[in-house]
Amino acid sequence: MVRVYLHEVTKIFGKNVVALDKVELEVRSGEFMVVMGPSGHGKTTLLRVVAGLEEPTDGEVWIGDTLVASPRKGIFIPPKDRNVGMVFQNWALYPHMKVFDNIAFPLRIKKLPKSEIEKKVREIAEVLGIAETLDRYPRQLSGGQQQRVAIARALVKEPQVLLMDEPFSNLDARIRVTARAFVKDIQKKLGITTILVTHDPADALTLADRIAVLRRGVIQQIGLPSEIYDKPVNVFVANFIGDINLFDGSIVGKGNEVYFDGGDVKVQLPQNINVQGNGSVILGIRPEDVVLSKEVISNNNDLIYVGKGTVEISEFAGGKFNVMVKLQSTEVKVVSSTSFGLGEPVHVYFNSRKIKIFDKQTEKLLYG
Ligand SMILES: Nc1ncnc2c1ncn2[C@@H]1O[C@H](COP(=O)(O)OP(=O)(O)OP(=O)(O)O)[C@@H](O)[C@H]1O
Repeated sequence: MVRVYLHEVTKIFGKNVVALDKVELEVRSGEFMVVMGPSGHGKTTLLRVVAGLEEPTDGEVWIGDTLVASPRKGIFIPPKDRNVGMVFQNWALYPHMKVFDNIAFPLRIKKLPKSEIEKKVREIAEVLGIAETLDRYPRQLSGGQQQRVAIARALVKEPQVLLMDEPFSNLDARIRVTARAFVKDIQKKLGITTILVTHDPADALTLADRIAVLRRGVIQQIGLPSEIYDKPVNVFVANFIGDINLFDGSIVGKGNEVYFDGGDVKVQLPQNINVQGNGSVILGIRPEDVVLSKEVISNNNDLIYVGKGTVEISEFAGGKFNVMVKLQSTEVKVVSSTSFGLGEPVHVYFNSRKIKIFDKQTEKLLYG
């Protein structure tokens, strides 16, 4: 297997649409890298640059030890010579071809002997559990099966790198869970270096060895799923990877008495935080890190008291409850393991180990 390395890759469309801005990304050999970001922020462009479907404006793209694109050095290796398999967002199956012929297509282009094509197609169809569909047309398959055909077609030529563009977006929520598990399993079984792009945090958190977060063509953070979730470098990443309560306020006090003061939400902080400018910050706390209690909790050092609120909404969400608590004029989202009645008064606590403080101006993580 090979590593994929993008070195300061920039892609500008037309005069000034900067789709990728000095992207520095190393995908290790055999790694499952998930690149996530909102729609239109450069994810597809990044994949197309690796596949060779798009030429970068600047920078270098390496696949293994081969420099496959470098405008400065006048190097551009076309897609067919890159040994890369790609699964497109809409799967792009040929509707008039049976499954067998869809999968065989890349091998026919390579002009492999008929017997070899037959063998390879049957082998990969077996691995992906679609051997019994080879005689059917794509329209005669379920969404999940169609996706497997698209993956089989990408894998049949034994590429060194697998690229997947939002491969689950055409599947309904229930099938998506199975499809994710399947993709992860295949990737690990084959040990193929993989880049998958998605706007769905659930894809990223469940599939990735590491996640890269892209915003307006700029990589914000690269890290383990747990790092991205627990130690997001800025408000954008924190917000994008999962639900989070964000409160505007400032840091007040000093020594052992440092507080975040956000008006309705005032909490003592475990340590002094170095804030620039006028001390304006944003406090972030994920809903599962807020604790509600009917009684005062006095025996837990990790919990910081925030105040007394009232339950506004409490929804059962299968094994947990999504609760909204009103703290004077502020609302706090909570994921709770117990249910609360509407209008019920509750004491609100934050888990001090999970509090994040961001600089208001730069939105960068200061503490957390
Ligand atoms: N061929 C093109 N010509 C001009 N602009 C383009 C072209 N392809 C992409 N862009 C622009 O580049 C930016 C990044 O697009 P890209 O498709 O990479 O985003 P994305 O994150 O994959 O979005 P989505 O999730 O909607 O597919 C967008 O502003 C888009 O309009």
